[in-house]
Amino acid sequence: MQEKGTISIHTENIFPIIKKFLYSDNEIFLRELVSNAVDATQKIKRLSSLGQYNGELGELQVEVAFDEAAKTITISDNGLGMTADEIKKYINQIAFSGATEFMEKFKEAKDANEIIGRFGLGFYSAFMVADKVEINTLSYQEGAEPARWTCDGSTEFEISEGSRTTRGTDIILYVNKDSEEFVDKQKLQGILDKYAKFLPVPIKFGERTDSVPDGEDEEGKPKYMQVVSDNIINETTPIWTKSPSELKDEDYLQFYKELYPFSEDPLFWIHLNVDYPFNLTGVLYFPKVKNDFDFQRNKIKLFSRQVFITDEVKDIVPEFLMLLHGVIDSPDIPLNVSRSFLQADSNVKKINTYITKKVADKLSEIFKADRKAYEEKWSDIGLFVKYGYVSDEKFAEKAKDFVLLTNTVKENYTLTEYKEKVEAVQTDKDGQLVYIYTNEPEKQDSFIQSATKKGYDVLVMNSPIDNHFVGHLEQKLEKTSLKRVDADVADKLIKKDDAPATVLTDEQVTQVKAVFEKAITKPGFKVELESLNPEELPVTVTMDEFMRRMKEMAQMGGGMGFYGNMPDSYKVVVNGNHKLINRILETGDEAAQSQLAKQAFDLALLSQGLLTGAELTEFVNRSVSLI
Ligand SMILES: Nc1ncnc2c1ncn2[C@@H]1O[C@H](COP(=O)(O)OP(=O)(O)OP(=O)(O)O)[C@@H](O)[C@H]1O
Repeated sequence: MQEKGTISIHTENIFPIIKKFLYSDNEIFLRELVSNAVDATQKIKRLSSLGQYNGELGELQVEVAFDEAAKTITISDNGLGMTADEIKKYINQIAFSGATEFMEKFKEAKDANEIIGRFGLGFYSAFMVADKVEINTLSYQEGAEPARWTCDGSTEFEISEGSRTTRGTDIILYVNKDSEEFVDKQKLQGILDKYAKFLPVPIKFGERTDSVPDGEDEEGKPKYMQVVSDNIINETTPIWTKSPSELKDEDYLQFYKELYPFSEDPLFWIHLNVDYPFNLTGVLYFPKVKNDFDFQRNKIKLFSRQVFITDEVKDIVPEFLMLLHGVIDSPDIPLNVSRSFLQADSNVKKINTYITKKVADKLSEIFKADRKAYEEKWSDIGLFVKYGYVSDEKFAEKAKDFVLLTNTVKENYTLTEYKEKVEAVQTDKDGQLVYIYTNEPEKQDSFIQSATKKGYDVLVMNSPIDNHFVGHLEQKLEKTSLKRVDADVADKLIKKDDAPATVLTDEQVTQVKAVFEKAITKPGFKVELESLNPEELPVTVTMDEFMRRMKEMAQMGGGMGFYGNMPDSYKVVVNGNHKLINRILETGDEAAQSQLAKQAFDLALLSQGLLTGAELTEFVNRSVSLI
């Protein structure tokens, strides 16, 4: 049997194109060939179970080997093999029906994945690294003759008699000069670890030597012996292929350790398992995260029938869950198409929705079953939940029942609970609820204390997402606004009718205001006299909530450029009812008045960490002279 022919591609020569355009990703040739080999073993198993093959199945296995001297890499399987006719059918008349279509499309393709899968070119990816490829195969069919196919990367191929005596296929790559790096143990091991670690059939790659205990020597010391065995690089039944009922917590934790050897134990996990309307299995872990937003991304691995595809799961996993870890395996995700196509794919959308729902259900379940455990995890999961709450409507709908608000004394409340807690005290004269929060409890301590003294509760909002979270709460909660604790003096944070009456006459107000305006020369500070509780500080420096938020948005590039360009402006609230004001009025001496005003102002700045440099020195000197 000897035959020559032309591979039916209607273009001159496709291989230079494959090589040129797919260069960056060329390691995937191994993924493609090993997957084909695995498929071949799965097919024979199936034929056997259907009674269409009655021979011995044997131990199904795939082997990857290399020969440094000959510069070859061989992928062998004991799958179903091919007859010469099948080679002609499956290999020569390349699976992609329209080579013309390919020629048009490859121009837009950005990476090898896109071309290879889309056009059924898996086998041909071999030519990314090889000058010549040989197939040596024997079909399972009774009376089949072994066949050999060779092709040197032109459109010419040759079929002759093969040499295999047992069922299966060897694919031999004669590696080209530019790709010799692949004929290397470390390199191949690395690629196999990446793509083939969880394939369903054992993949052998060379041998391994282990030291195993072998009794004791004459002196009673333990003896070891060297045992050589096949080096099987994969785990054929990773946990996501099993049923949750077969698994214990330890199994999930151990698998996590295997995937992320240097990470702390995860908080909890979700086992995904659906087969309708799409097929998806997987395990998602909630890692311990605090503030490292980007650092933890791209930790979810995407598989298709246990073949690793990518760790870029954007679009498949909702944005706010990108911080999760774990694996997703779905044959229904179109893995080899461009991003824009992926976004529009209806399966991808359904998968996205499903994952969101599963995560919300899990959180709700833990919350209901064990509130205490949930609260303990809140500092880690709060970030996800809030992120989801602000970015995903469907999730927010469920999360409204288990998103927690934490106050300065570390109590946690659900949204409903919190409303009930503060409603009586923190409703203003117009019936608007006012939630008070701090983003820097240390720095805003004096404000927090003043607010607490008035019976107000102060929430802590100091995670990176809280800026958005605060905005969203205001949108979602009825008749509720949020104010940062330093947005105003405590008496004015929540406008009530019972403001203390002023003890000063109009004339005195003008007089005191003039003293302060003269004493405070710092730009951007505007003096205002207010009648506050005599217990409150004589002077408080505040920044308006609205103004501050606009500036913060401008800083984050939120399009509030106008506010961003405005200088910082603060309000200097002078408490007209404080006894210091009496002293100022009683002192006729202008210098003494100015000194008192300055001192009170500096104290206000000091309590907010706004007093620095020369101003701080001046304050210290003045204080010394006063004592
Ligand atoms: N090791 C093998 N044993 C038996 N048949 C094989 C083997 N490798 C390839 N084939 C046959 O050649 C065909 C073409 O393989 P190729 O990898 O190009 O495309 P595919 O596997 O159909 O699609 P994909 O692009 O997803 O890999 C396969 O469908 C299969 O019938």
